[in-house]
Amino acid sequence: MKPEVILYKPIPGDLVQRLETHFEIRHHLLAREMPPEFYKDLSRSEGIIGSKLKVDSHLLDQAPNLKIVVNTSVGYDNFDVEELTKRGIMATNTPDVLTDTVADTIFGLLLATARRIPEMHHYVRSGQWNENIGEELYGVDVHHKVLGIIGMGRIGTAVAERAHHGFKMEILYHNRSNSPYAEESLQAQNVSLEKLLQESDFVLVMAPLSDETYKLIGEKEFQLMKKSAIFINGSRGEVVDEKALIYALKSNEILAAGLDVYEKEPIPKESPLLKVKNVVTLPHIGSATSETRYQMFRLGVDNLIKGLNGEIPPTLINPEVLTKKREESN
Ligand SMILES: NC(=O)C1=CN([C@@H]2O[C@H](COP(=O)(O)OP(=O)(O)OC[C@H]3O[C@@H](n4cnc5c(N)ncnc54)[C@H](OP(=O)(O)O)[C@@H]3O)[C@@H](O)[C@H]2O)C=CC1
Ligand SMILES: O=C(O)C(=O)CO
Repeated sequence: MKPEVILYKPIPGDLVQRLETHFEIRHHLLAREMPPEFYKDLSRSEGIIGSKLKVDSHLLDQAPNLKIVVNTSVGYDNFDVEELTKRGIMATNTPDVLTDTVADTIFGLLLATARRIPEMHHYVRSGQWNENIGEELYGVDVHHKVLGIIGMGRIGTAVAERAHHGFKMEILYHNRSNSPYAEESLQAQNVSLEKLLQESDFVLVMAPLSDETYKLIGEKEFQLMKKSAIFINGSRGEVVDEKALIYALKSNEILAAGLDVYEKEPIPKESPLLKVKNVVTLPHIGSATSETRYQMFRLGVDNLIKGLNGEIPPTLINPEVLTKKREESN
């Protein structure tokens, strides 16, 4: 009998076939409330693959045979890693394969917000372009400005490379640890959050969602930003207090915002954020190109196969699980 695994995200057919050579696949689709059949399958499954499913003690209590949970995303804020580790369950994500694609998206969003590209597109398409444009339609420059990055990790660094080499921008960053590469190669400076907010023309959030970063950017932080600042969120919606963002935009505390992520996704049609003029919105498409999504799914499948075949999954988040198992078997 092949081990049972749950696949709760549509992935390319050739990768499903690869999984089928190793496992009995139980197909489900992610929903706010997973149906009883999901929990029935979960009680027998050794692995789960997909993204965004909340994996906490409540779910794990119903998964006595689980050995590995596989995210097909780099972010893993949906996992209670401490609880998984305590229970000896491996957790994996998909770093690196999406870094450049996400950095391209973020830089595109930054440019689109500064130069008001979606608004100008609408202006032309709707037949409003009848004479030379006036200064009410001007944007602001990106080149030679100061970019502040909160979370100078893989993606933050790839954005900083584009900003430094392509746009001659000055880079400030805020991390808990230093990035020698960013400092030496991109002349980036690690500064306090306060200094970053006060001195940046563009503020980019790229830090993962955690207890520490939940609503990291709120009322006080928007007040510290320049009135001409453009705020970009590419990480997770919950890192920002959305109400405070709306207030900051409406009261001209900041100039504009470019968002790929939201407190609630998909963002509700009636969200007040969609009524604010100076916001550019994307539907969480940071990594959404055919090539990159394929690589993310492929890496997820590799993690699942290796993890359940007694090998080390290539991108294991909690290697302590294996160390503990080795110690127990000695
Ligand atoms: N919009 C989209 O489609 C996508 C969004 N993402 C989001 O981007 C995030 C980052 O991905 P990636 O760059 O690969 O991850 P990394 O782990 O490489 O980078 C995260 C960075 O954030 C820093 N960080 C963590 N906690 C804090 C904190 N409390 N304060 C300040 N900095 C902090 C870390 O540095 P240090 O530990 O030194 O503090 C690290 O440099 C993902 O977790 C995900 O949420 C990712 C892909 C696509
Ligand atoms: O990988 C992630 O964390 C995403 O948000 C989707 O690419």
